[in-house]
Amino acid sequence: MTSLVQYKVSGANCAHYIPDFVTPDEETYLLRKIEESPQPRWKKLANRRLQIWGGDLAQRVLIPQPLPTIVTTYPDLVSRLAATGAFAGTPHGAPNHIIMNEYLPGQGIMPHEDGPAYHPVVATLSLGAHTVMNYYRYAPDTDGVGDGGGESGELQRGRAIDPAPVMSLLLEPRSIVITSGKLYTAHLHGIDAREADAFLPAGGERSAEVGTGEAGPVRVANAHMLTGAAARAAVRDGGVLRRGTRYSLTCRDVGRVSGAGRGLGRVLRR
Ligand SMILES: O=C(O)CCC(=O)C(=O)O
Ligand SMILES: [Fe+2]
Repeated sequence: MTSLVQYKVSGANCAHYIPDFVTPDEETYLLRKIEESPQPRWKKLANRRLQIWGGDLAQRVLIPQPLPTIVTTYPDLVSRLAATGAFAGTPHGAPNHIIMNEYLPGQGIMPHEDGPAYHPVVATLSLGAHTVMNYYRYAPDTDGVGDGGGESGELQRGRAIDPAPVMSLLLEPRSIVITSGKLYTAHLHGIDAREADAFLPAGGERSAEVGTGEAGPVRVANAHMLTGAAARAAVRDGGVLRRGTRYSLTCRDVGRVSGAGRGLGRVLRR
């Protein structure tokens, strides 16, 4: 893949959507390997399970572990991602850390930022089922203090979030969404905890409840980029897609890696 330009979501500078990034056979294989993974690999959160691949983060520094062969060898996701150019400006030119999330129908993730440990690019592979990702902005300041909270973390503490998403994307299974720049550093992203997603018909009027943050049908910014028949029909006709179990591989580059270069230093000192 030579250029990301053709995958740019129109109207969004910092979002690219690539459908069919892995083949159905690769998806089946990845799902089988994930489902076979031993219980202790899973971290259980209140409303979701996840696995961390590539090592743990301590004080924003990666204590590295090898990535599993299901992302380095077959399929060769890491090099495929590097070849998109999405990581060309990151410290290692490729992701070195992957959080793999599992969502059952009805599960989601609250609006959050991914924070400063990572270079501000994330590529997310969806497997098994679709979801709708919403992007949010912070509410304009009302306290007159400016946005001095400054330090970006999981959430800029105390800042209110505008409940109306600035953008929603339908993420099909096997697709990749890449977000970067301001969408990474100044916005939040989240997935509503729901069992089905309803869509506004293409070209239709915006219904009154859209924009209030209530759970009305959404219009997705990547409608014209979808490849699945059911997804295309749902966004064209204003239909509903029921969710299945979805796995997401969120691939990022941690700039600071503990022990990096030490091995080489030892060799050179001999
Ligand atoms: O599942 C997703 O697509 C998003 C997950 C996410 O935002 C995260 O792990 O930080
Ligand atoms: Fe995230």
